[in-house]
Order: sequence, then C-alpha cells, then structure tokens
Amino acid sequence: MSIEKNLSSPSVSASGSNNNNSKYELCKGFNGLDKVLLRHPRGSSAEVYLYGGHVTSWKNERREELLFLSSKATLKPPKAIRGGIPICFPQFGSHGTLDQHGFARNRFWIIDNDPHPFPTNTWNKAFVDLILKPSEGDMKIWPHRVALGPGGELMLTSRIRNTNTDGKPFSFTFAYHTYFSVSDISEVRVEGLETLDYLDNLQKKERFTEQGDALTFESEVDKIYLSTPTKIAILDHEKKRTFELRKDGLPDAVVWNPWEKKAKAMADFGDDEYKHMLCVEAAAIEMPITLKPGEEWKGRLELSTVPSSYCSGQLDPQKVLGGI
Ligand SMILES: O=P(O)(O)OC[C@H]1O[C@@H](O)[C@H](O)[C@@H](O)[C@@H]1O
Repeated sequence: MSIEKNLSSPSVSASGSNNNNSKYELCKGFNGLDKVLLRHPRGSSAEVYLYGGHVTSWKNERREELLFLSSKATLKPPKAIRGGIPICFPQFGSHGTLDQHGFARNRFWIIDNDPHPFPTNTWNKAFVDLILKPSEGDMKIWPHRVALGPGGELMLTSRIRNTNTDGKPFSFTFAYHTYFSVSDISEVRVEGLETLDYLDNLQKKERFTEQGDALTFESEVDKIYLSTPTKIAILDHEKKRTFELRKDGLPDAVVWNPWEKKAKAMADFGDDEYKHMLCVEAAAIEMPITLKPGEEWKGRLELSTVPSSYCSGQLDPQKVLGGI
C-alpha cells in the first residue's frame, strides 16, 4: 500500500488545540498508526507519527513535499520509518552500547496537552507537543515540540531533563536525522561545512579535514562534521530551491547518502531512491551531553527554504557585485 494513499484520505479521529489557536488533528496513518496533522493557515503542513515522534511529511504553501520518505518504508513497529525525520536518541549510530541510533525512533510517543512551559513563543505557529515517557521506570522525561511557522518553516525543539533522584548523571548523543528530498543528488551542493574536521564512518571513524569547496556528491558519503556553524545550506540547483538549516545545541552535522550499492542492500529503500535524497543531520555526537540530576538540555532545529539558489554566499548577486 502506498503511503500517499493514506495521506490523501486521513480519517480524523480527534483534534486538539493548544492556546494561541494552534490546532492539530489526530488521525490514522499507515498500518493504523496514529499521526498528527499540522496545518498552518498560510498553507504549509506537516505530519508527525506518534510512533517515533517522527515527522514524515513537510509541505510548503504550494503543497510541495520537502522531505524524502522511501516508497519502501514499512511504517510498522518495531522497525524505524525510513525517511522524514527520525530522532536518534539517546544514542547516535553505534556510538554506545544501545541499538543503532538509540530507541526514541522505535517508541510510541504521546501528545502532551499540558507541557512544561516551552521558552519558545507560539504566536502564529501551528504546533504539537509530544512526550516520550521512558519505560524503564526512571524519572527522565523527553518533551518534544514540532511547529510550523508563518513562512512555512519547520521547527523542532527537544528538551531532555534529568529528574533522577538517585544523584546519577545521564549522558546521551542525539541527531535529527533529516532526509531532504532533492531533485538529483549529483546536482546538489552543501555549504557551511567547508574546511571543517569530520569523522568518516566509511573509514573506521577516522578524522579528516574537509577541503575548501562546497560539498558535492558522486559516491557514498557517511561523515560526521564536528563543531559546525549554526547555519548550513543545501542547494538544489535543478529545483531552484535552497534548504536552510539553523540549529542550536547541536554542534555536529552528519551528511549521509547510501549511494547505489548500499541502497540495494536496504530492504526498506528503493534501489534508485538514493538519487533523490540527502540526509543532513543536526547532531551532538563527538562530545556526549551529560546532565546532572535537575539539569536540562535543549536542542533546536529550524528548517526553511528559499526559492532559488541565490541564498548561497557565493551566488548572492549583492555579494558578487560588492566584491568587484
Ligand atoms: O539504517 P539506519 O539505522 O536508519 O541508519 C542509516 C544511516 O544513518 C546515518 O546517520 C549514519 O551515519 C549511517 O551510518 C547509517 O547507515
């Protein structure tokens, strides 16, 4: 069954509202899983599965899909959903003793109708608050907000609070594993990661330094860029669209594309789909975050699009002229 089919005929089972008139709808998605629909009055929308607290769709005002979701995604627990924005927590990748990418993407989150006050403002936003309650019975809680802003921007905010009463610290790594939809991976450039150090997952996590040019893609890539700037741009020349990522509390950035051979080896990924996706993941990996009891961490990612490649520093006509 195609995912699109489910998206086109949502059966609304409940709706909710937070203050400021922000409304969301709770409906059934693929395999009867609960999902939340967010619609901004200006036309943008997003869908969030409670399974994984996982954003599976983000559309702009023209209803164009901006995230990649594999046509082979199973959307069936306990497997994580292939595409959208999985949350890797409390462990990124194999950097620890847990299963790959931790357990948050394989758990059922719940809607939090009475969230602990979020410091971010909610004016003119459509949003939903989710919470992951750990099953181990300890006292850590993980609230997560997904919001759409007036310009169609998608904002994710996660808070992690150590409410342990036994005095034990809590350490974790984290990533918003965003799969961007791109027209043709060979035509895409990533700016903002030039000259940075990275750990190459394809070379036993060895450390290298990136060259001075924007990243382009012609083979498998799986790198963790370290101490990156807060803004990264993905330029899709063919679509004349640039994605902008702004992040806070997430110093690292993973860039991943499985390319042909690995794509064929993944059961939940189409053989040619690597051509139409790129993961650029806002993350905290190299230096795990450690919280003492009572401490809270906040991570934030804002995704937006600019309708041409002119937001690139190199291509900005103002800057080019200014440089003459
Ligand atoms: O197949 P998974 O567990 O969703 O992981 C996909 C990829 O996720 C990326 O973040 C990792 O850097 C890759 O090494 C990994 O292959």
